[in-house]
Amino acid sequence: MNKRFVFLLYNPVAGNKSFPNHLDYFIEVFQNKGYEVHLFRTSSAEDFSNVFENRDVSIYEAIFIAGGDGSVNALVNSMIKLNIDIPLGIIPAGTMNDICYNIGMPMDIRQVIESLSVLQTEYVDVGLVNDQYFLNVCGGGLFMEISQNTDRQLKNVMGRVAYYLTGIQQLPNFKKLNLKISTEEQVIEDEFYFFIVMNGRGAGGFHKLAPEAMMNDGKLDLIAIKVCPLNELSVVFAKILRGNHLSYKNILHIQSDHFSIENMEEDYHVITDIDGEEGPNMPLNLQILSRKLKMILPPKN
Ligand SMILES: Nc1ncnc2c1ncn2[C@@H]1O[C@H](COP(=O)(O)OP(=O)(O)OP(=O)(O)O)[C@@H](O)[C@H]1O
Repeated sequence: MNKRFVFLLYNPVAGNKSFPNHLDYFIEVFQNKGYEVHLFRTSSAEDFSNVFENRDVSIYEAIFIAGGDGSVNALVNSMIKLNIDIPLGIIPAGTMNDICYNIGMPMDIRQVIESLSVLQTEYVDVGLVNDQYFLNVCGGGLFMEISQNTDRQLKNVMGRVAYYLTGIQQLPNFKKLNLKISTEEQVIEDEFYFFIVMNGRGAGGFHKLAPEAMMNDGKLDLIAIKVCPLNELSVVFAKILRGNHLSYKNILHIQSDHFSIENMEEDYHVITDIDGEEGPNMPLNLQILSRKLKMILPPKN
């Protein structure tokens, strides 16, 4: 009988660093299903692209990544750039794991491993911003600074609370963004606190940020918070938590397959973020690539 292979990359320092404790279970589950597991332990950002050098990936029936959204993003970028069309399964081993949450993955690692072993696949959309791919979100402004400035040590110890603590510290320094947002249908110029362009439904632990978004609808959802008195922001965030913010006066919500976003204030550098990692410089040209990536999703009952 021919040998069957799967490939697992894992980021040993993602989240609370506990994934290495689950390696043996992963190997057990897949070996019991007749697969030989090839392993790769990442040690730096470069590894996500170097890993495929001199490796015949065509032997793998699936590629798995255990890590946070940053690891998933790095791997998706390298797989698409190298035209690797092999099903990708994600194990939520990071701090936030928004991507796994959006696709309905359980958060218990053993359950995830069992559900991934069914190898149920579906094509999902991927976002492209300038020359970088994203699976979940691209954004700019306050919250993007938080996700990048939150210390890894703090994240590992405190998990998602660390993001919120960092956010509260930064609130008094809120910098307004003067943006020009264009789609084929409209051009809007206004002042915003931040913007996000979503492929998935939730980010930063806010699970209903883009309640209408689906990862296979061929569209991106842009959500931006317009400048308003600071006391009104608490109303905005309460609505975002409940997922009923889309039609609120201080929110701009547009669905489209293309966006361009320009920073109209030359002297100010807008920090952008894709899937929790540093994004490209403004201006941003965003588009959705419909059903670009074959993902392993939790089996439907
Ligand atoms: N062995 C390693 N040691 C240190 N850093 C690593 C290692 N392997 C990968 N990385 C780095 O980890 C980063 C990605 O972390 P990832 O997003 O997966 O986890 P996280 O930050 O804990 O989770 P989240 O994104 O959910 O907050 C990448 O920037 C990558 O360079």
